[in-house]
Amino acid sequence: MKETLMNNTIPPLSAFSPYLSFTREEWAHLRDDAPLPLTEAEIKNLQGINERLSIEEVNTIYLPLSRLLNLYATASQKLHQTTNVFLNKQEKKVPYIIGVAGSVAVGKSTTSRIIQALLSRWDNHPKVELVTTDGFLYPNHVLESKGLLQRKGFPESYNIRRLMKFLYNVKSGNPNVEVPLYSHLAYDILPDVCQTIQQPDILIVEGINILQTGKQTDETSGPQIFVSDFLDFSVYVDASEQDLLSWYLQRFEILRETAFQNPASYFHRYASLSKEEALQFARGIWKDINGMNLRENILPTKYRATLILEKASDHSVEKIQLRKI
Ligand SMILES: Nc1ncnc2c1ncn2[C@@H]1O[C@H](COP(=O)(O)OP(=O)(O)O)[C@@H](O)[C@H]1O
Ligand SMILES: CC(C)(COP(=O)(O)O)[C@@H](O)C(=O)NCCC(=O)O
Repeated sequence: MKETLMNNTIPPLSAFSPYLSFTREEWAHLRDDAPLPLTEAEIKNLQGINERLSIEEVNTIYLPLSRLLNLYATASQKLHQTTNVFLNKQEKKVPYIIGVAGSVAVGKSTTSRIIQALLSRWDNHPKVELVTTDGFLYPNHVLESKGLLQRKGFPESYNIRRLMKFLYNVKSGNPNVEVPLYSHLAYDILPDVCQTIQQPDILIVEGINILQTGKQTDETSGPQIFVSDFLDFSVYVDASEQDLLSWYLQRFEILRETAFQNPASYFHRYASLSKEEALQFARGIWKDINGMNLRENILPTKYRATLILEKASDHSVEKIQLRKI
C-alpha cells in the first residue's frame, strides 16, 4: 500500500521543466559538426565588436549557437515553402526573426552583433540585419508631456503599436521598412534619420521589452497580440543583478571619460563630476530606473525565451537552457 502511494507521488515542478540545460562544456560539444571554423579576418572582425570578447568564448558558446540558429532558420524556410504550396501562393521572401532580450547592460547589443556576424557566414542566409527597440521609445518631448521621462525603458515609454507595425511589415515581406533611430549620445530619438530594413534573410531584434506581454493600453477590446508573436526564436541573456549593476557602472565610467566629454552629449552636464560623484549618480539611475525595470518587467519574461544564456561576472556564459517543449 505504502509502495503504491510512493509510486503515484507527483514529481516536483522542476521535473516538468520545458528546458534542456547545458554546462558550457556540454554546449561546446554541440559545435562538433559546425562546418565553419573562424578565419583570422573574422576573429579580428569579432574583436572589433568587443575587444574584451575572447575567441574561446566565441568557439565555446557562440559557434554552437550559430549552428543551432542556422538549423532552425533552415527548417523554418522549408516550413514556409510548405505553407506556400498549400496556399498555392508564389514564394515571397520572409525574414526569420530572432529576438534578443535581457536587462540593460547585460550584453544584448554585443550578443546580437556576434550572432549577426556569425550567421552572415552561412550560405543560406548571408543578409542578416539588426534593429534595436530603443528606436521605438517615444521621443523625450512626448515622454516629458506624459510625465514619463524618468520611466525610460518601462513598458509605457515605448510606442509598442509602432514596433508591432514594423514587425508586421517585415514579416509580410515588404521591401523597405523604416525604423526610427535612438541616440544614446543625444539620449533621444533622432528626428530626421531612420534605418531601412530591406528584406534580409534574418532580422535580429534586440531590446529589453521584446518578450513582454503586458496589457496594450491603446486597445479597448479584442484579442491581444504581442511583439513575441512575430519572433521565430528568442534569446534571453541573464546575469545576477550585482554583476549587471557593476557592468552598468563600468560602462557609465567609460562613457564619462569619452562620449560624455562631447558637448552634444545629453550627459555632458555630468562630465565635470568627480568619478565618485558620477558613480553615485549612475547608481541612482540603476536603483530608480534600470534595476526597478529589471525586477518588475524584464526578469519575469526570462522563461518565455527559446534559449537562455546565463553569464558569470566576467561575461562568460556558464549555463545554457534550450526550450524542448
Ligand atoms: N561577451 C562579452 N564579453 C566581454 N564584455 C562584454 C560582453 N558582452 C557585453 N560586454 C560588456 O558589457 C557592457 C554591456 O554590454 P552591451 O552589449 O552594451 O549591453 P546592452 O546592449 O544589454 O545594454 C559593455 O561594456 C560591453 O563591453
Ligand atoms: C534606452 C534604454 C531604455 C534601452 O536599453 P538598452 O536596450 O540599450 O539596453 C536604456 O539604455 C536607458 O536609457 N535607460 C534609462 C536610464 C539610463 O540608463 O539612462
